[in-house]
Amino acid sequence: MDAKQIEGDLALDQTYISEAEIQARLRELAGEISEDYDGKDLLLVGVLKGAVMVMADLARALERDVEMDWMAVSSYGSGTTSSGVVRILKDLDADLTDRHVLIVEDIIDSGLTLSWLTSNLRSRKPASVEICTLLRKPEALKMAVDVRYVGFDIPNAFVVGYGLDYDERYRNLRDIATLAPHVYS
Ligand SMILES: O=P(O)(O)OC[C@H]1O[C@H](OP(=O)(O)OP(=O)(O)O)[C@H](O)[C@@H]1O
Ligand code: HPA
Ligand SMILES: [Mg+2]
Repeated sequence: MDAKQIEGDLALDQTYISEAEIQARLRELAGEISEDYDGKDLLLVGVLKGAVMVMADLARALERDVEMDWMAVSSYGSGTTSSGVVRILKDLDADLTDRHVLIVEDIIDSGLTLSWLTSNLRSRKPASVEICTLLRKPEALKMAVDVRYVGFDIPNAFVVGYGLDYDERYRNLRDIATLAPHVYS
């Protein structure tokens, strides 16, 4: 689904980051990651469900073999603000001992999910834990999160598309769009 197919959907404001911009940036990040992890094994940990698209495209942009595993945590439910309570809905299959772990995320908003998740994964004795996120909202941060790879810093507006949902909708939009404020204010 692309932005044209949802033109007229009053819940969406405008395309904010196009499919082409997303793909170009992911290729750049993949280049950096390939270089930084040269000679090391690499385990990508995707955070369900939002990171599915980023994981699929980033992993395929890497010119090397990687392992992929998934974790499901939830802090948002159906609203547009974080509840602050993080729950594990599905844990990893992989044992992280001595592994180089790269968490792949769609967005860091308040930072609560990722700050909780990195300390959880670090307690499993990995060789390293770093974060790659497509989007980050610097103005919304409530918890400092040390992020190695950031696609785009964006202002503090609710965005959907490319995996990001509002009440489970719009994840299959190929671009990233802003949600019209009347929908949630
Ligand atoms: O920095 P934070 O304020 O913690 O927000 C970021 C998190 O919120 C979203 O997940 P959500 O809980 O909505 O689950 P989903 O990926 O299934 O949509 C997003 O995918 C991040 O994981
Ligand atoms: O802006 C957002 N959009 C969708 N999901 C999110 N989860 C945290 N922030 C966002
Ligand atoms: Mg969500």
